[in-house]
Amino acid sequence: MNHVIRTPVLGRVGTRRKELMVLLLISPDGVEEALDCAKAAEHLDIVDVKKPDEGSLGANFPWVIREIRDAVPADKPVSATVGDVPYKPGTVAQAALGAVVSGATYIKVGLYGCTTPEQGVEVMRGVVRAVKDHRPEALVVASGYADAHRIGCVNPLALPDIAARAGADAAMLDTAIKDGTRLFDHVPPDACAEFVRRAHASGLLAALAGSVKQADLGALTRIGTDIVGVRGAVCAGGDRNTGRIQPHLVAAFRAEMDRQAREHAVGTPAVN
Ligand SMILES: O=C[C@H](O)COP(=O)(O)O
Repeated sequence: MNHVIRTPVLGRVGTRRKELMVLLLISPDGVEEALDCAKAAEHLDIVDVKKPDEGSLGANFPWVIREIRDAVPADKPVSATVGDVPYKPGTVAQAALGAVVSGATYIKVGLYGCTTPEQGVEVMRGVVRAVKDHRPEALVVASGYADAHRIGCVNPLALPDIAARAGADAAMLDTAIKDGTRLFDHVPPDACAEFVRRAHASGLLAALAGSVKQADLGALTRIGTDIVGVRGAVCAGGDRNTGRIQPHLVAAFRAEMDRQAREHAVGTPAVN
């Protein structure tokens, strides 16, 4: 199984066998919260720029991405969401180029308006070309929604295949509707494990998010998730909308991730 290692020199991640590290991606909603992330920089791996009031993967302004890139330590990759996108490959490719030009090196696309895998592949192929023509080392993340059945978009378990066929680097799940329901309410741990298995079988990173709580970290670690994305769990009061990201909650979340990784390592036979 592939697990992620940090490669801070490159400012991105790669994969290597036998490592047991899960990367923590935190999503601030603007420059002020990104500065709070910077205070907790030692505890997180990726700063993910989004605009939550424009949707689960709402896109922020190019100048906000640039300001956040300038505000967080240089060894922390900045991710940017391109939005909960429609099935409009040209529009989305152009938006993705905007994100990478603005300094993001993870480009996340929420395939909200895609109802078939073929539509998802078409959108993601445009994104991959737009991003990699400009910055070949940038990572492209194809994101689906664990609660796809509520919004009528492509099945979550189709994401690894969509990402692989499009030449993307990672497959991700988040929740579209932030109403307190969580990733595992919609895609139970065994189905998430299948998602991760499919992603790894295609050489992709597997990222999981969706109102993830500390209590979910044991399962997320056991199934081999490479990246865990959170916002609500590290905001004051656990509220992703009214609460702000708290550096001490980021530290506590990371501590639990590390504890789970250690426990999992103890329970996993050594591989030579
Ligand atoms: O990419 C990660 C998302 O921002 C997760 O947000 P959430 O934990 O509030 O669902």
